[in-house]
Amino acid sequence: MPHSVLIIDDEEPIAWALRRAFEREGHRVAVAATAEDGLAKAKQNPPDVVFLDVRLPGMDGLTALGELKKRAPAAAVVVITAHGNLNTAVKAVEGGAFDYLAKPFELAQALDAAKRALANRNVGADSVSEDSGGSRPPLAEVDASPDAIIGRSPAMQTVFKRIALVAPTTACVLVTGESGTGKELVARAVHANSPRRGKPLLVAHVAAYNPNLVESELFGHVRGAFTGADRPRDGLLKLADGGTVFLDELADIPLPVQAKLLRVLERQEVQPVGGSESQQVDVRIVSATHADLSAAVREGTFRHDLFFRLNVYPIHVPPLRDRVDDIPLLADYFLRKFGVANPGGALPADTLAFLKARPWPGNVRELRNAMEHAAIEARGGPLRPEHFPEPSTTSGPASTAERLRSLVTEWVRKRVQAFEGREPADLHQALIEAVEPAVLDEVLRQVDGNRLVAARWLGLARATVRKLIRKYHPDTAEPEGDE
Ligand SMILES: Nc1ncnc2c1ncn2[C@@H]1O[C@H](COP(=O)(O)OP(=O)(O)OP(=O)(O)O)[C@@H](O)[C@H]1O
Repeated sequence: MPHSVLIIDDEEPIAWALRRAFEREGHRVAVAATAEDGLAKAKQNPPDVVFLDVRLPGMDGLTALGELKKRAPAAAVVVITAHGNLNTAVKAVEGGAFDYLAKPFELAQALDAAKRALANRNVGADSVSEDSGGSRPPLAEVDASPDAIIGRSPAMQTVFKRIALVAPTTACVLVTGESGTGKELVARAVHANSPRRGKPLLVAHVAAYNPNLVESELFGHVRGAFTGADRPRDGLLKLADGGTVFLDELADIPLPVQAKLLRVLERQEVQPVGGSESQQVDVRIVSATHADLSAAVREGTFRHDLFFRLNVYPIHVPPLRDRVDDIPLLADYFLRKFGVANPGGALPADTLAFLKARPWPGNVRELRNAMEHAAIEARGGPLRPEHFPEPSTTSGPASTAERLRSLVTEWVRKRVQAFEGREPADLHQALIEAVEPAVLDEVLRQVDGNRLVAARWLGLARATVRKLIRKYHPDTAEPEGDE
């Protein structure tokens, strides 16, 4: 069915491409290069869908959004922007925009947005925004806050849009992404842009807690619940009543605690350790993980029912390598944050090229630390590539051993949890069987399958190597004469 589409954008090539795409789909299209002209056209001919650019000569797009909603209340508005930040996305959602597209976008994305908009007309901002708009207190200028999320790349625009859409609701959010990508900042932004912003946001760094005390940290305890509990104490979930709890490193939550957490989500009540009575709480949970939680669910170390409860609305924060265009902006931001006078204003072009080309395994956190390091080395002069530390590495011999040890510790903890209070059995044998194939296979690979040499490298008898190969690779043919 043909619909009427209004495009308000002063960038001719974009308006032209959109017009052509929608006309091909059989829709009626009107184009305006200013908000004022767009509003007049909307009044004359109320559109079904409007594509509205934010940056326009004269009245800006976000102001026009409010006017449009008055003049053509049934129209679904898709806001488009090239340099939006979180504030733009939040304002677009608050103003009742149906969707938010970051330039440059593919035409297919625009067509898809229009299709969804038409299907959802009169539904409101989006299916996730339960109670957006209305009489909410004004927002702080997000970029000026210490928790500003810097970035203009399309990848970050998607993050902003998702924060803006979910913030006004009470939905649980799961933030995923590598370490140092800014997951905690995203969690803070969800809270700061939600109606709960006047209430506490409490952070539970689960990995840092003593495993025996995680439960009491989250749920509190009654007097005498355990040795040393000489006074009753509220847990984080109670202390954050009315607000938000940020659960960092979700994958580290022990299984028995996961069961209790599920109850909080299902019944909105907490039961302190050692207590028999439950207390009502109203908390929103935003959690984060850099681990593959679906794999943890498959392995049985994370409850699938809890995973689905917490993952109502996922936000993935991309690694810095997928948004290198944000590096100059971030570098500049950190220098200003550290109060470093940057002689000559912008960073030298060769330094910027160097920063964009080198790896950042520790993501934004590593960039932040590197900027601080370089500013000290440059001693007030321009920052040059030689002032920056080497990229962080986890492949040195010492750190590999350290990583292995900590992985083994994690492995043992999870195995023990999987026994859910029963006495674990055969842990040593299970560990050997988990690692032995890796040792065997890599040595065999390096010696081109020569079992005699492999036995020497491994410090094992040849017959033992043969036995191990049979055990882990029962389908491998025995080489001739190897009996
Ligand atoms: N887009 C960004 N803009 C400004 N600062 C950022 C951004 N992303 C990350 N940072 C900064 O980088 C550091 C790491 O961010 P954060 O702690 O949010 O990462 P994380 O993903 O939660 O890390 P981890 O998984 O290790 O806990 C913080 O100092 C944060 O302020």
